[in-house]
Amino acid sequence: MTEIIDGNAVASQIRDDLTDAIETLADAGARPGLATVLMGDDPASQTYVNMKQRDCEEVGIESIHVDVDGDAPPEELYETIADLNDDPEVHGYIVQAPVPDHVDYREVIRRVDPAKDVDGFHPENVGRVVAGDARFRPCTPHGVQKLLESAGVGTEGKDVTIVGRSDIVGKPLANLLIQKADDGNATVTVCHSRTENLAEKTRSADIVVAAAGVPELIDGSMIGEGSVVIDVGVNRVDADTEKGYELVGDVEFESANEQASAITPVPGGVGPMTRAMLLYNTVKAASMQADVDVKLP
Ligand SMILES: Nc1nc2c(c(=O)[nH]1)N[C@@H](CN(C=O)c1ccc(C(=O)N[C@@H](CCC(=O)O)C(=O)O)cc1)CN2
Repeated sequence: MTEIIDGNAVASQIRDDLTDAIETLADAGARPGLATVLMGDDPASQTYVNMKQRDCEEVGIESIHVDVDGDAPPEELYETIADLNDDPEVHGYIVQAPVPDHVDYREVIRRVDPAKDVDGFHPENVGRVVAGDARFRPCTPHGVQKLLESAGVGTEGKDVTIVGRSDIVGKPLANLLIQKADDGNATVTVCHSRTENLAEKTRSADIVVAAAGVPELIDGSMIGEGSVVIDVGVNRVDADTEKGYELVGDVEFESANEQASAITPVPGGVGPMTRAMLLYNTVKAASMQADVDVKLP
């Protein structure tokens, strides 16, 4: 029978496992603090930052939120970033993506203090991941690694096909999975919109990670029997529901489920893990800035 990998349960365990470290830091006068910055009014982004704030409250991390008008010039966002870089109570912060079209997200990220870059997007932190010396693993890729570990799925020597080459998921996950490490040592194929014979590359994989942002791109015919399927997609598609949409992954769940030995659902798979690993990075940032050793899960 196919195992459904429960991201909500694994994320909840990680939050529990972080509470000792948070108390230790608070006792040392360094209660971890996370800020979220949202420019514009993208509804999905609003949902995610609200959830991130709520997660902080649950575990005892201080949280602040800054809204920046979606029509404001980029300089207004840069000022917010400079303030957060200088604020000693903010150990980490994120600028929710996407930002409006007139703002260059790469320039935004370059302005974030790398020591507070709990998304792990700053070029210095990206370089450290590539070099095998990560300060902050980006949240979604790290969450995928934790989900595989929770399901007892090792990556050593496995063929992993990642569908999607984004800076947030595909590229950093590939870099993490090829590292000489217990949760790495995989042989990784990264597919994208120009890939030929995509189905061949997914079907031959031991582990398929779907992170293309295309609803139900991968169906059961593209999944090899017994493989593990991790669905990173969280797509809002119009539907006759109370909210006017439903959440759909990049994987067509029913048919993929018939083929896979283990699979993540949407919602309740990778999404909650992205948020849990953000808390993890915030605690790590506070521990490094306060120079207080803590045990991380
Ligand atoms: N600065 C960042 N921006 C974005 C990131 C990121 O890691 N850093 N990743 C994505 C969105 N994302 C994080 O912010 C994210 C996506 C999904 C979820 C989540 O909890 N999903 C739930 C369903 C939530 C819902 O009801 O809509 C689930 O899958 O169960 C959290 C965070 C892009 N931007």
